[in-house]
Amino acid sequence: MNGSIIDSPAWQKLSLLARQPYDLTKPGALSADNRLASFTATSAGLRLLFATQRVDGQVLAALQHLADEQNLIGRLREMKAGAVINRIVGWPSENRQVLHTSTRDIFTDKPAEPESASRARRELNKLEQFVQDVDSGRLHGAGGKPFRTMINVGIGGSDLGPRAVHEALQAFYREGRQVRFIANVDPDDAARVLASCDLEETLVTIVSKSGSTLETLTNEALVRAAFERAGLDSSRHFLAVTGIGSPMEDPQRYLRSFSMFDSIGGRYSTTSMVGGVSLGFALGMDQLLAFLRGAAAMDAAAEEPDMYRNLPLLLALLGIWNRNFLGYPTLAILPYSQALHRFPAHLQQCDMESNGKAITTDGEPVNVATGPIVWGEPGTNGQHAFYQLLHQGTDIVPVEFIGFLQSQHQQDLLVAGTTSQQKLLANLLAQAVALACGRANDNPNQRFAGNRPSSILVGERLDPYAMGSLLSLYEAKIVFQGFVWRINSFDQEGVQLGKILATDLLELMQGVDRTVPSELSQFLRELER
Ligand SMILES: O=P(O)(O)OC[C@H]1O[C@](O)(CO)[C@@H](O)[C@@H]1O
Repeated sequence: MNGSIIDSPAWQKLSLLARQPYDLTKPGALSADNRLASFTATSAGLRLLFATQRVDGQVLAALQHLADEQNLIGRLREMKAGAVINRIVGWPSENRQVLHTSTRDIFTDKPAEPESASRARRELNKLEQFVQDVDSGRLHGAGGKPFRTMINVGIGGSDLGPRAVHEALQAFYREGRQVRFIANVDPDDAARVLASCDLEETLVTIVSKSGSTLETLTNEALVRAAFERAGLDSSRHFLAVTGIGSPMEDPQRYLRSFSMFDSIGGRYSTTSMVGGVSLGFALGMDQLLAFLRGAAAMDAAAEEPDMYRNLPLLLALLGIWNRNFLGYPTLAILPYSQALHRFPAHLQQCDMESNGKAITTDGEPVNVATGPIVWGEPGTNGQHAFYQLLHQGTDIVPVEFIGFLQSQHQQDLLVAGTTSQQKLLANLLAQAVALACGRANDNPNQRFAGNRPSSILVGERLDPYAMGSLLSLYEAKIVFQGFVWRINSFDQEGVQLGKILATDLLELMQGVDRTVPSELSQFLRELER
């Protein structure tokens, strides 16, 4: 793209409008002009209520103008069709396609990128066969027991997304199945999980796109050792999910292997075999397909040019308004759903590893703020922890609330006249209104300034379809924001330096003659003193 984003007419207009953002604290601000009813949009079973954002009709029109002017939909379509957009022009970079959407572009005869979609179908067919073999008992543990537990060993994108989705969908697990996760190289993580599993009935899925991640390989060795100690042949219990040509492509060591591809980034890989293997095992293929259908439905919505029909675009644009025009550096994602308790952690990686960038795709320094710091915890727990700062702290933190009308388990009770689910939703709404409108008081300590923006995402019930839709919503939101900021949202060079230094230090610890920065060796001596 030519020129700087800040010179674009829509950006200029938004800068002017930001001088006087909508005042949510004035009397009747939320109900004026039918605001609560008209500032909503729906896509793929999810609804966004955004009357509590500091926007008015003019700002929304300018945001839509920004999307059109920057051709965000056209660029998303190019991405889905296989354009090589993971690159920095003129510099060595990954130079890859970005095709995570093709992992669910499997319900149509005309996928956006047919080759990638047919690879996804092939892997799903392999998985279906595997799940059948486990269910029928054709595959069983080395000691003869049926498999009931799966341990997922991976880290970052090979852990966070799948773990968040598993936590979210445990209510839909098949009877007798459980999935556990080991990620940290802290040996206590593995010890705790291993102690809770009967290894004779346990499958272990090693997930690593590169097949060379230190934490994952270390944990693989640790878990294999536990199997050997128990007298079990680990190759009859271990599965691999890895990239083509990775060091883990070794059928001798694994019962079955599944592939992931260069064009799918780790943090966008939950709907590939990275999440698919454990989800298929725990939920069964029908529910896994429902999850993929939800993601596919939101992928389709993400191609709608009108932001009122395109939740990812709308959420992305509201985020741009808060980040770039109102100047807020962080974003809290607060699900009012205990099942989503790991979802903010997944979004932390997905968003911050994607958009924590300071150069454009042309290799030039950016001249606007890029990805916000993303964090969050479920409500209502968070209300009793950090909401004080949200309401009365010196920093303003935009919030994305997530809630559902029905509970997953439908086990609820009237206590003091209301159900728990009603209490949950009442709290969510109350927080959004309190943050927006604030409250005047003569006592300064009991004064709430208000004008603290939020959006509310609502679904009917958190089921596999809704989870797929939610996951895809955030993936596309992050991609749209990266397009606006003109950065490459698909590489992660920033995590390399720390890895290299840690590897150097480990060699030094083994007595290898290694030249490391002097600060590092001094630090090590200090630690060991
Ligand atoms: O799947 P792998 O190759 O083991 O990588 C795990 C994670 O490590 C990272 O490269 C960052 O360290 C992530 O991008 C990735 O999700």
